[in-house]
Amino acid sequence: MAVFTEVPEDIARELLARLGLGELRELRGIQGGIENTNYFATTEHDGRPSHWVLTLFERLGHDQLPFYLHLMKHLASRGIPVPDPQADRAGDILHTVCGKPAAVVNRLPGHSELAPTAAHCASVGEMLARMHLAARGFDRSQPNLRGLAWWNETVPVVLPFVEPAQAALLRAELAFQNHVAASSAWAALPRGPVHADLFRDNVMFEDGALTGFFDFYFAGVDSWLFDLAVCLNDWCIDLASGAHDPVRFDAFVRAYARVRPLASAERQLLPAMLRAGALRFWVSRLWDFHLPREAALLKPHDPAHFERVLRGRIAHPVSA
Ligand SMILES: Nc1ncnc2c1ncn2[C@@H]1O[C@H](COP(=O)(O)OP(=O)(O)OP(=O)(O)O)[C@@H](O)[C@H]1O
Ligand SMILES: N[C@@H](CCO)C(=O)O
Repeated sequence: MAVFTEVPEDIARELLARLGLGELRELRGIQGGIENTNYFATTEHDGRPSHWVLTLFERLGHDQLPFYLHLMKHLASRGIPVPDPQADRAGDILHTVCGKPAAVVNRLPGHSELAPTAAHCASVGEMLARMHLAARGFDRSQPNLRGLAWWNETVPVVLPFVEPAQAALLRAELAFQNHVAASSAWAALPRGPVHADLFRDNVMFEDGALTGFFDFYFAGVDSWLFDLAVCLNDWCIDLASGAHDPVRFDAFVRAYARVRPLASAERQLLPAMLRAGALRFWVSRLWDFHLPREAALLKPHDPAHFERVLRGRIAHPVSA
């Protein structure tokens, strides 16, 4: 369940009115999600209903949130279908509700496509490239807080909890990724703000058409190739085995590259970056599983899934 903080209706009504979004007609807690409190809100404005999502941030604070919310606003203003944080009269998009940082964004229509076809993958690939290009002029910067520095910090913390063969793989892969990060090809990778967590459950479709990306709360500045690799590791594999799916993979990469052709350093490093993407989520899932923070809020995902994906990408490297 994902209402960790109950929001009284009169508090939500006052906020939505203050943002100029109309009169609250319905407020309903959202069951999905494990990080934040989310409500769907419907308001009526000039006789017409509009649909919003009210989020109370349970983990993130005022330090990191402006980067995520302003990035969403920047992308939305450039025609990328992402939730657009709503401002008050003073222009603020980060609010406070029940003592927690909060935002109100437009509700994207549709639903997640948890069994994507090649056509869905092509739509996500195309929009991912458009999003990377649209984020170029964004004037705030925050590193990917789940990037290489975090893996170096966190791998030693999770090692005591895993089997010897897993510990050997974690150490070897971390050494490999540090080696890659010292290469001239890595330094040549184009960078910018990236989503960094664009899994199947963070994209909406309606009648087969992509209606938006959401959940930007792991976004940060990193290589565009890392973002692509994170997507390919989720959208273009068989979830049960972790095996690469060449048809969905080709559809995703071709659609991405039609909008933004891959540089030669990116083609060269894609196999290594697919391993990096798998390592990132194996480590974070191990960390959530063995060292739960605020345990009541977290239902950790299965770490073994990304161990399988990593072993698969090492045994069978995939190129674009
Ligand atoms: N802007 C939006 N438009 C439509 N639905 C949304 C929007 N934001 C969130 N949702 C719905 O709320 C659910 C929970 O949101 P989200 O995935 O962001 O949860 P979370 O707890 O913040 O993060 P996590 O995915 O890490 O568990 C989503 O699965 C989606 O159904
Ligand atoms: N996408 C992440 C969860 C955090 O959003 C995972 O599958 O581990």
